[in-house]
Amino acid sequence: MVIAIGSDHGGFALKEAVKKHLTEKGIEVKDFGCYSTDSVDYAVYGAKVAHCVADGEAQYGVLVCSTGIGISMAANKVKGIRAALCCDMHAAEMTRRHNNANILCMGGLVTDEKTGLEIVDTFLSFEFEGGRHQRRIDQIAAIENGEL
Ligand SMILES: O=C(CO)[C@H](O)[C@H](O)COP(=O)(O)O
Repeated sequence: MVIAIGSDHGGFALKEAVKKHLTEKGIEVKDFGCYSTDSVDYAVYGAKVAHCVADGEAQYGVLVCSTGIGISMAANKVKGIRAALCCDMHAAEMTRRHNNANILCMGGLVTDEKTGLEIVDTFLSFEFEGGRHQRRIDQIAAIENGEL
């Protein structure tokens, strides 16, 4: 499994913790930055990770900004991306089971490291259930294609 990760300055610390955690579990991580707490723009990093996932170069992505909001908005502009902002393990489980989310977003000023790593592990532990949920995913894709 390959996981693409990225953050702005507000998510840098949690993104680094996620990188260490996943690497220690033997998961390959592609880190698209940022690489310090110097101020940067979250849309740039959201786009890098989203394109990597959309192109199939990573199975999932993890993105972090201060709130998780802006970077999820940016990632969701890329076709094929379903980026979900999760603040707890229940949301992380449900967005995999029902939404087939392919990018997990978190807020570095919202979610502490311990909780953030639990959210990541939960997100990676659940599979999409398909069925009626596939119809709804297809409707999201139809919006992207201007059909709905
Ligand atoms: O959470 C974010 C976007 O949703 C950003 O991390 C936040 O807006 C950055 O703000 P600042 O430049 O004041 O650190």
